[in-house]
Amino acid sequence: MAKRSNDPCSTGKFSNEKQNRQTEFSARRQKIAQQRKSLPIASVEKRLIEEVQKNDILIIVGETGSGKTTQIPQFLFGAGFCRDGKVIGITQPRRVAAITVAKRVAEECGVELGQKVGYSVRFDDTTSSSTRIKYMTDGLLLREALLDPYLSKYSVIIVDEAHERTVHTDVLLALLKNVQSARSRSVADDQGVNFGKKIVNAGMSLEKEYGGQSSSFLKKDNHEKYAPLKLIIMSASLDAHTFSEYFGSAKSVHIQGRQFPVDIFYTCHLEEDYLDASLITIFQIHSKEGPGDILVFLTGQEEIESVEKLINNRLTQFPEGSQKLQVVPIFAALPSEQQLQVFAPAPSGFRKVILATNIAETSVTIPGVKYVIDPGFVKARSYDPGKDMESLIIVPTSKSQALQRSGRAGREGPGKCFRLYPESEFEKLEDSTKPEIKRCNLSNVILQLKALGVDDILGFDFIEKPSRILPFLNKFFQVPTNISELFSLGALTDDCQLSDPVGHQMAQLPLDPVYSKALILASQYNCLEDMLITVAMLFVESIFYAPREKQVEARIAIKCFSSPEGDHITLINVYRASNDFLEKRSIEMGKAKIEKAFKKWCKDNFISSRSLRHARDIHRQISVHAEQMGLNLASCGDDMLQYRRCLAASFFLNAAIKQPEGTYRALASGLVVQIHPSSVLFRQKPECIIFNELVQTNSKYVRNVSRIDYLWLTELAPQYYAVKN
Ligand SMILES: Nc1ncnc2c1ncn2[C@@H]1O[C@H](COP(=O)(O)OP(=O)(O)OP(=O)(O)O)[C@@H](O)[C@H]1O
Repeated sequence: MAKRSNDPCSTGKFSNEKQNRQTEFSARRQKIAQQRKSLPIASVEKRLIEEVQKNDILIIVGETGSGKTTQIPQFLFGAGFCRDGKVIGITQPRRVAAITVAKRVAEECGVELGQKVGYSVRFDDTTSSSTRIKYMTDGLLLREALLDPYLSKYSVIIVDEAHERTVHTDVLLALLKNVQSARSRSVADDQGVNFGKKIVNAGMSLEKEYGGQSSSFLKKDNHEKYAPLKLIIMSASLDAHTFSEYFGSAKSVHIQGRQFPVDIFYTCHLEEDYLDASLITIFQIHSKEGPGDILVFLTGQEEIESVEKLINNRLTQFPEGSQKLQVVPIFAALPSEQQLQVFAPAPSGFRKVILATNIAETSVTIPGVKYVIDPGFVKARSYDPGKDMESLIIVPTSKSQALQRSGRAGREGPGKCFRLYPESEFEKLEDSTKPEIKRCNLSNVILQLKALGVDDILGFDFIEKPSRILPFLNKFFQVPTNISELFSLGALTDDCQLSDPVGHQMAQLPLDPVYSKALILASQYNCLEDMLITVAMLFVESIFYAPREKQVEARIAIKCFSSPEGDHITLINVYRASNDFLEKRSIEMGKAKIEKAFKKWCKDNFISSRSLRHARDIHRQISVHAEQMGLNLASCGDDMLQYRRCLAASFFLNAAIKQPEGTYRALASGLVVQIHPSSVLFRQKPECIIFNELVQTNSKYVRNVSRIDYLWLTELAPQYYAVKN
């Protein structure tokens, strides 16, 4: 009896709490059901299903917030498209969208994430054998195609936000077109996917994947596997005509209406400093407008962090309580769990200001956002094939991006969007963003296509031929010995096939080819642990953080980690020191305290705790991959000679030799470059270096630089330098 009365489960307090929770839960479910019913798309459910049933390819265009991403998969599920265990796949250009939309749809369906509804993004898969509605990144579906060329588990694939025209989306569209016709044909006449050769995944051939049979096994057996595939191409601001033509005059349907209006405001004049204008607008909204969170679109981590600081500085100048603003950043180089913090509600009485890059531009709904501030710029990839130089440049957004951004307001009620440029400027913007495939280095795409078994890349059915594919392919075919990156890295054989095992292994790693190759080599050089750290640290924007007013202190602090051999070992030193710190503290304190202490340690050492956390996260993820591939996870410890030789063997394409006047000549491109002032080798100027990044400001600078012996180049990369000499 005594035990019973002490049992919290039997107390009135507990049952009240439980009851309250249940009431809250059913109120939320009712609200969600109501919201779903009032979406513009709800009234056309039946028609949409009929169109999908009638057409193998359907193009759906609808306003932002009309309900395409969250509702259409649920409609299709209800209409029986997941019968026989089939899956509806929905691709998104960005992982944050795939994750948050999947969570929302799981909630709408009243199921646990990973059951009926799940998501799968690079290194994070919540799906299970019961998942029927699967959100994922377009890159992930491409990787799935390596293992299952017919994408046989899918009955419908929806390519969402196709207007973004990322490289992955463009490659995926061509691939899906091919898979769809192969699946239809396979039912009729037993033909296979028309890619050319047998498809092999990183040393693990399909024979293995499909139980000892070759891919031709797919052609003959089990027709159910190739039941026709439905394709839906979807966007708010899509050039439906281009897509329809590409898919042989495919049917397109337009969903009219949006749930809530968004008022658009323009400035009277062009703003000279859009960061300053953003800051003023944030405080204007905060003081003059009603409740609602603010979403500000900036171009990158640096801008976001500087605006974050400016807001916080300003808040400290005002009396406590009158300026209740909570600032939360979101950008790609932020660890996943920190990115997701923008979706949590602000503390009671606070207004949230979300400082975001374009990763919050499409598909996502950030609850509470009512105001959007759009300065009208974005950081975009740009590639100069002549100089083989890829850079990120800040450019004006397109009209369609501006519409997407304004669409982030008005998702839960009427909203407002403040464009920080005059209306006349809006009219001058390009209608849509130039496809990424026309402005990026194509080595990665070619590697992926090769891995998918595409022999004829020139003849590959891209929606728009990459304008630069010709120079790329000319490099391959006219001078196949040593110029192209993929040949030089040994990923392709002389007859343009993926090499075995290196090319296949490289295609399996979700990294740029040069970094994949570095990991594979490091496995042979017994320094993979160290190279994994290097690749993870190079992935994030900047590890060291030196405020303008504390440059001297920062330089002294950074010196503790500096290696005379260069930035790569310096980065490893930082990483190892953070390991030591965390290991020691985890014995002494709990999780929350460690986090606080870690932040302080970073601050004291002028390290960006965000970047370091992100690097640690990436390190964990790629280590899993390396382990699964059976690479040799050894560390060279303190003997860094082997590691530096591995750096030279990996990044030989980025080697440079000192010139008499102190500049460097990059050996591959012939460009004259200088060591960036942020490098630990800025003053030392060694004879021969390798670098990882070329940055163009007023001069050409190289960053992430290490000293090497130039004799290593001919010894370790004879395929390149022996011929060159
Ligand atoms: N995580 C969420 N929290 C609250 N409401 C949400 C959430 N996700 C979606 N919604 C609601 O569902 C509506 C439809 O969202 P959905 O993403 O399906 O629209 P969409 O037509 O695909 O828009 P977009 O083209 O902008 O992605 C939103 O406007 C919002 O009201």
